Amino acid sequence: MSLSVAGVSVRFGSKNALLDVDLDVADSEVVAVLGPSGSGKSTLLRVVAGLQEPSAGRVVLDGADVTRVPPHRRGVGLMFQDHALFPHHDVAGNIRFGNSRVDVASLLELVGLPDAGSRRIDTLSGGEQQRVALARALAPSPRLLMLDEPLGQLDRALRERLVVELRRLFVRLGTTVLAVTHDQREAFALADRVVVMAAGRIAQIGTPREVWEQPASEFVARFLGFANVAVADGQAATPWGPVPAGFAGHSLLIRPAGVLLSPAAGDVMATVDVATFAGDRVEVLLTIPGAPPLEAHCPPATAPAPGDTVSVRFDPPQIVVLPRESPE
Ligand SMILES: Nc1ncnc2c1ncn2[C@@H]1O[C@H](COP(=O)(O)OP(=O)(O)OP(=O)(O)O)[C@@H](O)[C@H]1O
Repeated sequence: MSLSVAGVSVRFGSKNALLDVDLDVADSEVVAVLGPSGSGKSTLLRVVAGLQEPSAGRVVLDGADVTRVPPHRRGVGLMFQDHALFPHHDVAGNIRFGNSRVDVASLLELVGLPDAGSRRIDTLSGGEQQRVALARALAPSPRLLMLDEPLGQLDRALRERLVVELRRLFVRLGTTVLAVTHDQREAFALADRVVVMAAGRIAQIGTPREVWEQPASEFVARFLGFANVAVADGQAATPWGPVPAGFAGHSLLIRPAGVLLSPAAGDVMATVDVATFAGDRVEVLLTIPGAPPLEAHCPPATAPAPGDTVSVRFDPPQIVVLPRESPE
């Protein structure tokens, strides 16, 4: 099922939870909505599901305007963060709830819990409950499935495993998916495209790689966790030292892997504040007098230690020019 959200706004009193949002999702596409708390992710999902009436705009499913169609007639499935399972009922009863004619056994097979039908919900682990909730959301065979923080409460290892399984499942079923998450790794692993929201608007839409490689704004770069964001002045000077002349006057993201450190003296000297081992790299936080902290990623074999003094230079291919923020 294809989805088109056109010019959707939602107002709560004087506040815009969504403002003029346009989003097109193709049939069988998996789209993840990312953004800080309060940016409007859940509101967008609720509008598509029909649980929240928009103040303006339209929701179109497979070419039909459903803006005024009640939720149960939209043919969409919803899975919420808190699972909303009945703890004292068994797994099969939960999946059958509201879907009396479904094939519980094949749904349980699908989510990898083939023998769990007679178990009580409150005897299942968090990850198992998540799978039951997914089986229940899939029970009516929705052509558009909406997930609100589908793996929200699980530990990281389980999430990383489940997200791969989810992606495989959606590809196999050909379900169109709109998923809300605040975890960018989850969004990147799950989705064909990601939508980054900021204060009720869409800040960027693109494939995970596009968004990662070319954030559309300083906001998106910072949201993705990049701290080395600054403007180079007319002489191509940043708070952390010079960059090549071609970057003069631009807002820049300097990727941490492009911050090159050397024990030899250089034009810009920094002190290592923190060095965190992260497996294939060491994440280093540097202090340069008068500048905000600078982040560097170093190969473990050559990484400096806290208290070391190092010289800093930048690898030009790792410098990204950020478009200017559009004025409000
Ligand atoms: N029923 C409501 N009444 C008033 N304000 C609301 C209502 N629902 C949401 N809001 C406000 O609208 C904004 C967007 O909320 P929304 O729940 O969509 O954000 P979110 O991005 O999903 O946040 P989170 O990640 O914290 O769940 C917030 O400022 C929120 O306080």
